[in-house]
Amino acid sequence: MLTTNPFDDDKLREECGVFGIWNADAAASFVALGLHALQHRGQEAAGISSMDAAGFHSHRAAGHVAGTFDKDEVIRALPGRTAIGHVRYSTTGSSAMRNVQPLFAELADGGFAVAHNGNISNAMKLRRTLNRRGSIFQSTSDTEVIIHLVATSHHTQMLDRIVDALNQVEGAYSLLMLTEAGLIACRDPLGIRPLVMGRIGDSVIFASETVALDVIGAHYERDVGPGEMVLVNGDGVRSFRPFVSASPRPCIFEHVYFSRPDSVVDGTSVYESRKNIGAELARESPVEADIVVPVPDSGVPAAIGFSQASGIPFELGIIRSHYVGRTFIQPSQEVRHLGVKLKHNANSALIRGKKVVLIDDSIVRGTTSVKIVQMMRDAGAAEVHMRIASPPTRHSCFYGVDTPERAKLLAAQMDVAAMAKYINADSLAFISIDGLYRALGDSRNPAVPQRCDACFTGDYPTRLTDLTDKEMAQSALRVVASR
Ligand SMILES: O=P(O)(O)OC[C@H]1O[C@H](OP(=O)(O)OP(=O)(O)O)[C@H](O)[C@@H]1O
Ligand SMILES: NC(=O)CC[C@H](N)C(=O)O
Ligand code: SF4
Ligand SMILES: [Mg+2]
Repeated sequence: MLTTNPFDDDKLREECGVFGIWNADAAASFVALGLHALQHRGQEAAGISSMDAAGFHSHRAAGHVAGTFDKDEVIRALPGRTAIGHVRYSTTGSSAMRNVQPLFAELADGGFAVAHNGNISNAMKLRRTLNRRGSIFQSTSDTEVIIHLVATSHHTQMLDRIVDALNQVEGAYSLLMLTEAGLIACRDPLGIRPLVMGRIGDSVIFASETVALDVIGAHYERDVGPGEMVLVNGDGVRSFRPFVSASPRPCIFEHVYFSRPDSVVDGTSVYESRKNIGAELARESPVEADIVVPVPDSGVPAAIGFSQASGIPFELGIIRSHYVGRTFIQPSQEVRHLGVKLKHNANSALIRGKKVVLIDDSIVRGTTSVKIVQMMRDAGAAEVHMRIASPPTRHSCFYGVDTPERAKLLAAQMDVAAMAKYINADSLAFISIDGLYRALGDSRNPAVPQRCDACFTGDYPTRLTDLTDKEMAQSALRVVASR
């Protein structure tokens, strides 16, 4: 089969990061630094495309940014004052080299390089139509659909062609596109995935997170707004709002887990958000304990908030090795189990005889919680309670985060009491969805939630055409089978 269906892929990877710069000496070296700061968003592969008077130059490779883009000869082969880059976790299409971004094509009006964070929820349907019309795909990535839609658009101007293409696409996209018309940044009408704009001197920068601006000493100017397209070229910076406007639905999970705590997402410090979530969790689900212990790394800020609100001392009861990647994103169940053991170790001298409240940001498959609770018991904890800084993850993401299919999500299989038993905790509680919004300074509007929270609520903000198609196919099969 040509296309990997994201909906029956049980690998839990993560998302992607994009970085682009206009008008800088050795633009590619800035992109390499920016991508390095976004490495947590995607560790499968990285790529940079640059543009100079001679044309487009690209280098893409599997693995981390350092290791590929730390070599002078690689950066020297990417000349030009403008460049875009990408770190990838695949959500549609395998991790094969042909799917590594930026994707590039020579279109009728010149080169076109694109870097995409997000996922197109009607990519397979569009692809089938494009295939029938004669498009020949080079990859199995959803992102390539955008290239073919731009290539086959009847409009004459590049911006119009891109708008025409994106009007046919549903789902999530924060895009950077390098074209002869200039550097173009665009965020889907709901602003599901983040995208910010910054400056350093006369250079304009776009990045998934503000941390990538910090790392090169650039200052944050503003978010690229939901549904906004920004064109940067020799004429300056121009902003367009070409899409039908909609109520924004930025991803709430960016605050819970994905973004780095030193980033500012949707105008809010992620560190502050996480501390507030921890404090709200302590108010909603208090527990009598001697120490608050974070599950490192991403549980740390929420645990600080929990400790401050409850008055229970914060202690580092689990030490993590920094030489192991995120378990959330390892490709097989065996590696994930091994990863958890390699990654965390109990600080036994501290834990022995204590009533411990563990704080983590989320439970996905439950792999981490099972191991960590057992680790606390083996270290002699008197009681082990677990508090989770997000509601139960009951639904899959179709917007650029590779969560497993529903059947593999622990919270989709059992209720909280059964989960507590499964992970062998003395008690388990999750923050409520309203509590999560409160911690972020909002009150959830159930009619039109202010954010995408679909993995907790099942309230998806767009159509999920490819999923619906699949369900239809399955139900047709069932009918055939029952005859
Ligand atoms: O229930 P599970 O399937 O185990 O997944 C959930 C865990 O995965 C993530 O951590 P991860 O170890 O990936 O990364 P982190 O170091 O950034 O917390 C998350 O923070 C939870 O701890
Ligand atoms: N996680 C992402 O944002 C992935 C982008 C794109 N859907 C891909 O699979 O390459
Ligand atoms: S489904 Fe969850 S992870 Fe995906 S965009 Fe929505 S809130 Fe974010
Ligand atoms: Mg974790």
